[in-house]
Amino acid sequence: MKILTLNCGSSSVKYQLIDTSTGEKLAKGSVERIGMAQSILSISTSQGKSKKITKEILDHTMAIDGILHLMVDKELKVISSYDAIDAVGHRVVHGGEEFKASCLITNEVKEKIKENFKLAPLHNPPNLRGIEAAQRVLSDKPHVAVFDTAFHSTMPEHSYIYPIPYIFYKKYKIRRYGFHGSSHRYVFSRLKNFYDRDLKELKVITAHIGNGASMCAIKDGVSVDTSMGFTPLEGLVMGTRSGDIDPALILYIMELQELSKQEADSLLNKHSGLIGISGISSDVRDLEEEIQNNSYRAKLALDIYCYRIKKYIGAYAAALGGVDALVFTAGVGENSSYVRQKVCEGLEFMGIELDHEKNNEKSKKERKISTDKSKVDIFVIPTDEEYIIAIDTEKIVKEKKE
Ligand SMILES: Nc1ncnc2c1ncn2[C@@H]1O[C@H](COP(=O)(O)OP(=O)(O)O)[C@@H](O)[C@H]1O
Ligand SMILES: CC(=O)OP(=O)(O)O
Ligand SMILES: [Mg+2]
Repeated sequence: MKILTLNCGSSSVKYQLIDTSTGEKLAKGSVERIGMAQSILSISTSQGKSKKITKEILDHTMAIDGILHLMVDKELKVISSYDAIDAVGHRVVHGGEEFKASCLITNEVKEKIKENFKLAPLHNPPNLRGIEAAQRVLSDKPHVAVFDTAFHSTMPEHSYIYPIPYIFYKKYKIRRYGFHGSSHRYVFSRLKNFYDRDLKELKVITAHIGNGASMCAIKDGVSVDTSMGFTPLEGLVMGTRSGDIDPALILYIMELQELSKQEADSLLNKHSGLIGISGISSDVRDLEEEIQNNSYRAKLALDIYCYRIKKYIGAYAAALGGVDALVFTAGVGENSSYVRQKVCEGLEFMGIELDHEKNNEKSKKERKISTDKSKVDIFVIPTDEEYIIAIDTEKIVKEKKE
């Protein structure tokens, strides 16, 4: 099947066209700066062709129209007509408690995604806007929702209930949900390439460290804990998000600086984390460069960033009762040997031993980077959330046909 995957953000759409029979990515790209001057539409194809167009793209419908136009472009030759697309798979960040797995998008499903706007105000509204825009253009195709939260629906109560009055859970569904589920699920599934054993026998910690970052503890093949919570703000230090802090700080700072709710939200989500500490950048690449130039604040930012990841490894080792495998993924996890080394440093007592030569190897492949005698196997596994979206979409479309 040829599946179009869409990851719609507030001002961007990331997309791929995947042939699920071969796993080949026939085309991929993005639309950025939707609704702003000089929107950028880009595509690269499996045939090695690419195009970048700058033009006005006012909304998600225009963006998806633009993507489809490029796919039937005579020079790029991705597909000859829209008929070649069998279904569309959408990333939806918050599925709340209702969605424990991917599902076909009906009007009822859209209503539920809307109900979850209040749980994920930054993510769900653009996700739904993307679904409606795609349904307008590809009205005769099945559309499937794949939720970031679904993989974590297996967490036990003691992982997901907050220690605040229980009524807030019962009445308002305030609890920990966890995100990046498609990524944690994907990298865990790839361990099949490294073990002869059933993966359900393994205790695994996965670290998805990109712009947004989260960790997951996996036992018996399912998520038992994860570092993001009610929203994608909890847990690790991120590019622009604070992660875990004393909640009393928010009230204190709001009063101190007379901040509105919106300003406080923006402070924690957009101006904290690496950019907040360093004052330089949210991008790990920039900070690594500045460390070479002896920047104290860049070093401090990455020290705090890595220390938090290390603490979660310790916490999850305790939660799992041991660790067999530690997996690094996403932009930073896949590319920064500096971060991986800083995170693993000092964890030899737990049987975590990095092979420095392997860690420093520049490679885009999935690989083991621990020493042969390390008790815990350490891996770098490039993530592929789109692949999960595509296979779930195919499965649901096939089931519907039967
Ligand atoms: N070669 C690299 N070295 C260090 N960090 C990198 C490298 N390449 C990418 N990154 C980091 O990865 C981050 C983006 O990760 P990614 O998973 O693509 O994020 P998202 O999907 O959340 O936008 C960048 O902000 C950057 O810090
Ligand atoms: C849920 C989340 O944080 O997603 P992203 O990493 O794409 O921002
Ligand atoms: Mg991401």
